[in-house]
Amino acid sequence: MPSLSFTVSALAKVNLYLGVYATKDERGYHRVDSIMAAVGLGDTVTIAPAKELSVTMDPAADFPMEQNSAWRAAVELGRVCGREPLFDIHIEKHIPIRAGLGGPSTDAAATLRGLCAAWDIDIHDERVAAVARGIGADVPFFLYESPAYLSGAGDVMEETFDALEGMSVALVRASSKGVTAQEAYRIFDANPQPVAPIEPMLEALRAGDEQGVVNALANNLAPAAMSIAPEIVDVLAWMREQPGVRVADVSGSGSCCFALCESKEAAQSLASAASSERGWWSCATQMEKSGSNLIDC
Ligand SMILES: C[C@@](CO)(OP(=O)(O)O)[C@H](O)COP(=O)(O)OP(=O)(O)OC[C@H]1O[C@@H](n2ccc(N)nc2=O)[C@H](O)[C@@H]1O
Ligand SMILES: Nc1ncnc2c1ncn2[C@@H]1O[C@H](COP(=O)(O)OP(=O)(O)O)[C@@H](O)[C@H]1O
Repeated sequence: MPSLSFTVSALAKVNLYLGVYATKDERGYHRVDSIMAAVGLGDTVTIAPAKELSVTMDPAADFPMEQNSAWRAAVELGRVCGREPLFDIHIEKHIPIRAGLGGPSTDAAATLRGLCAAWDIDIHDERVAAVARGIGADVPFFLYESPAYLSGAGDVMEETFDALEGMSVALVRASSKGVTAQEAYRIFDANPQPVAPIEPMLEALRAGDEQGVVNALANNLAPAAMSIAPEIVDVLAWMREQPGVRVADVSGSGSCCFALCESKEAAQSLASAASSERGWWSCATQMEKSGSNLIDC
């Protein structure tokens, strides 16, 4: 039995740029250019040696643990590395689901990070990247620095950027049901949307130009998310009117929306007004340098 326990922070993401194409790969996954940024809201994943593999969540999951992204990541990494994943994996959930914030993906990435530490495997080993991609399109992002540009199905690392750390962000989510990525892509197929040029966002990030990032924010999956969860339209209109908001959009497939704010105070007042005046889930946070980090071992 391995001897060490690991605690890993599993942060959420927002999509600063999402460009979905109608073309698909052999798995049926859309070609996607995605620029994601990690934010401070996160789950905590604790990995402790055990006689057999188990995954628990707090609050408890309403689905079998074998379907948990963390379980799938542990089993698959064990398989490709010839190891038995004998661990209790416990996830303290804070990231809302069906929100476009990458909750299941970051939990899987944090599990991979913890197991790599336990088994002394380089997190950037090709086998780990392949496992990550097999668990979900967003999982690879959480193994690298943030922000990052990924191509392919949104799972092939192209470039990371040294920018935006500490930038204030407010998250607001109205829907209790939310939107799954699968539903959003299905609606997109029925009515594909044009892709915004990616170069302005890449240039802004390379230059560390915050206003350029604000100007280049884009997401052509947002109309699909809005048709599934129409309350997003109301949330976005409200957010864009709030003081100190530089820009607001849907994160990925939604239903969570995010605002890039002028200050920490602006993000905090937006989040408290969203909850107190509108009864919406909200969170004031900031951009972080990486989506998953070992915090204790
Ligand atoms: C839309 C995005 C934007 O970052 O995520 P969310 O906003 O939902 O978090 C991603 O493309 C989602 O990533 P992720 O949620 O990891 O996707 P997966 O679990 O691999 O796939 C869920 C479903 O989405 C569809 N899918 C996903 C990625 C892609 N490039 N094309 C697709 O068509 C597939 O139908 C798949 O069955
Ligand atoms: N670790 C996990 N945390 C939350 N949900 C998970 C996890 N693993 C698997 N799931 C499943 O993923 C579903 C949410 O998927 P999805 O809508 O794609 O995520 P999101 O939009 O929040 O990134 C949940 O309803 C649940 O069934």
